[in-house]
Amino acid sequence: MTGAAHDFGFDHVPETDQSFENALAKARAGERLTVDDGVELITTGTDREGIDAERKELVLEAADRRRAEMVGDDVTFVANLNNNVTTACNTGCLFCNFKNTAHLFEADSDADHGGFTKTPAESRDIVADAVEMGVYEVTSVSGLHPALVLDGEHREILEAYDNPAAEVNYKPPEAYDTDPASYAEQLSAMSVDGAHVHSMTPEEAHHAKRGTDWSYEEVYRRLADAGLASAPGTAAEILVPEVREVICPGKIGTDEWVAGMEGAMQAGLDVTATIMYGHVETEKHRVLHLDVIRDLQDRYGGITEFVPLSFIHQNTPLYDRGLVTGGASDDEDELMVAVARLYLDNVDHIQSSWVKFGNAKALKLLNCGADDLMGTILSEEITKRAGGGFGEFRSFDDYVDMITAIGRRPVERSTDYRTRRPLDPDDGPHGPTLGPRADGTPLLDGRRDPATADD
Ligand SMILES: C[S@@+](CC[C@H](N)C(=O)[O-])C[C@H]1O[C@@H](n2cnc3c(N)ncnc32)[C@H](O)[C@@H]1O
Ligand SMILES: Nc1c(NC[C@H](O)[C@H](O)[C@H](O)CO)[nH]c(=O)[nH]c1=O
Ligand SMILES: N[C@@H](Cc1ccc(O)cc1)C(=O)O
Ligand code: SF4
Repeated sequence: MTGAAHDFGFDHVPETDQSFENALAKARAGERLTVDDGVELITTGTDREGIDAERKELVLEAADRRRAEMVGDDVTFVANLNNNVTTACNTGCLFCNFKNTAHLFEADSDADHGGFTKTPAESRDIVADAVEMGVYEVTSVSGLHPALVLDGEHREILEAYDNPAAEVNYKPPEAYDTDPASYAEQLSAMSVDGAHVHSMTPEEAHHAKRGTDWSYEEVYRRLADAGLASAPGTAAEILVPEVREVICPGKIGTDEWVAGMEGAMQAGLDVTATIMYGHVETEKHRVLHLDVIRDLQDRYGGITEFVPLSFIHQNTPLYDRGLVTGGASDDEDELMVAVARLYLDNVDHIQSSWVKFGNAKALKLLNCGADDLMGTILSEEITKRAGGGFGEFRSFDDYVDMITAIGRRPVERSTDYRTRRPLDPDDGPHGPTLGPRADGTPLLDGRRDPATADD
């Protein structure tokens, strides 16, 4: 178990008929693992209490070797920014401190909530500045603002309900201080100057189809037409119902999350997949989650990377209410990454998220099965608001220094990993070259100073 402070009476507990040795032998031989195999590896054996240090090293070693066989020694990263549109959200997930209750954003509220809503024009300016600096991708994940709709047709459908606020979580933009407009308008604004827009989690897609009978495929097709290029597989958390009931009872269920991802892939989009672990779940839940992802990838093949997101606990309701005492330990983070690499034999890339782990651990995880070191992001709100303290930006020179320090080759990648550019450590200073306006100038080097720019 992790920092869980209670016995939640879960059905899924880490007990198996498999042995650690058998599971390790299968992992080393590259055989497909069962859930029981995964549980043995991630617990370093259910025959012993706690983590066994020697066995852990064997699991990490097997994962590191598998990583080298599958994708080689390069470490990739992307020149990106985060541009989240709004923090207004009534879903109430207990692990999240990104959101603010939506009524605080209403025009007649004078509450000081510290959150934000951006208009499409503001989003466009933020992304345009970053593209001008050489950024390739914008990652955008947002709260489920009641005024946000897919497009004009969606707004008409929602407005035709007798009581849209109660029936379909819709309130008109006039009710709010700032109008977020529609997803289509936001995506179109963010695709400015050829930026790759990575946005619309299955939870957001669900919000973008509420009150209609549209399929996820149809929704993602409309979003793609508006400028969406790929979708983040967050909102996954732990894809096991008994855990979702505790940490995010207001969120879509496991089957709906899978349906959302399928719809995105049917619409021709690449997606990522994530796990948010280290709270109330057991090791068995983590492996069951990996099984859902592997099965989805077997059927559709569009998952470009898997991102283990270690729970940041400090400012969250789960911690405040005493449901957890902390997040995952270092051992648990290492084993999560390693078992993800070994279990997901059909997903090429495992991301080590420096914003969740910090530099030292993020680098260590590149020797435990991970091969990607996220992106430059420029700003960050989810982890920061939850109490994480690892900063909001890494420059290309930071990346080159860190990756060469562990004896690996730094490679700038596109979001889909299909385009890559190795960086020569001896030929600095380094900057992005893949973005539509990138020419190798270091990021934030003042090619265009956002503070003084007037257009
Ligand atoms: C904040 S939501 C925004 C997008 C959208 N509202 C949704 O839920 O899909 C994006 C993801 O951030 C992650 N997240 C939120 N709070 C976190 C925390 N305290 N620690 C780690 N990850 C967190 C969760 O995995 C969540 O699905
Ligand atoms: N933006 C954050 C990421 N991932 C960033 C990448 O943009 C993305 O995964 C990729 O480019 C798609 O292939 N990961 C985090 O943990 N936190 C972020 O804020
Ligand atoms: N922004 C998310 C993480 C994320 C976004 C996009 C991805 O494809 C993967 C992960 C967070 O910080 O929690
Ligand atoms: S995780 Fe997403 S849906 Fe849940 S409260 Fe936070 S912003 Fe809202």
